[in-house]
Amino acid sequence: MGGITSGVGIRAEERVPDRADDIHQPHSEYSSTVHCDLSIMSGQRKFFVGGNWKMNGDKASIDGIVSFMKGPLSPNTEVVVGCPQCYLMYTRQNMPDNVGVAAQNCYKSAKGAFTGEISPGMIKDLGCEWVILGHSERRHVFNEPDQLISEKVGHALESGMKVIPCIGEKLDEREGNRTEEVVFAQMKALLPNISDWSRVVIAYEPVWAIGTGKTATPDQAQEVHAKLRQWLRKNVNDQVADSTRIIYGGSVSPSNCEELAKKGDIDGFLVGGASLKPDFVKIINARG
Ligand SMILES: O=C[C@H](O)COP(=O)(O)O
Repeated sequence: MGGITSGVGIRAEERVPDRADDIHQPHSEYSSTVHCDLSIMSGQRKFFVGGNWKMNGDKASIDGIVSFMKGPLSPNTEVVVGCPQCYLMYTRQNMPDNVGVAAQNCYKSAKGAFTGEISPGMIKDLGCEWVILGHSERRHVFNEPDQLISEKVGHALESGMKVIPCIGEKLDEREGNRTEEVVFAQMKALLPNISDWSRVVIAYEPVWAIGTGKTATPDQAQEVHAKLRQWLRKNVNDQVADSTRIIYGGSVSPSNCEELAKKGDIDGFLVGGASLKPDFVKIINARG
């Protein structure tokens, strides 16, 4: 298997096979504004868009987000917002029912002497189903290692939650042609603790693209997503490879989302800054 290219001169990407039922799937009213390459879209995976508010917001600004999240949102997209822990209940109580709510972190145990931490059970108790784990800011600002992230993922799944584990390479790793090695190692660390792939959405977020305005090009993102799907096929099975959503994060915006969404292995987005603004709805509706 060849390495992932570091920058310009991306070689031809490996695509999932064409599917006749993809071409003939019904279109919503949103489809008229989005020109997708249907020949490479998978009909098996529902488009997924998460908004990660990070450490932003207060009750007043959440009220504003709730207003624009009334949409209309494409029924073809699963939508989740990740809010600060202290606003989980407020957000769940106010957000429309068709929008899931995620915590941005949780611990690997159900309870105990872990000051400052929260458990998956507590998140569920507030009516929230999702948790984002291993975000690059957890990995690189708070020094969370692969093993801890994997254990958190395992415990969250055992607790019945749906999980968005995040992976991605740093700039020096991409420039050193180590992208594939890094993301595969992150996936390998997760694997022993993933008991139910149907409740997992993998977020590929190159660290160099997060909050920088430097989005991976659609070809760069597609190339890594296709490699990750191949990795799932080899290390898990065909069913998991075909059905697991792999979403892209890193400076996704209303202006680049439609081109990214045309790629066959990009099953949605994890959006930071742009999820705080009304145009987030355009990103949610990027594939129609
Ligand atoms: O979780 C989201 C990512 O960190 C992307 O953030 P960003 O869209 O602000 O670049």
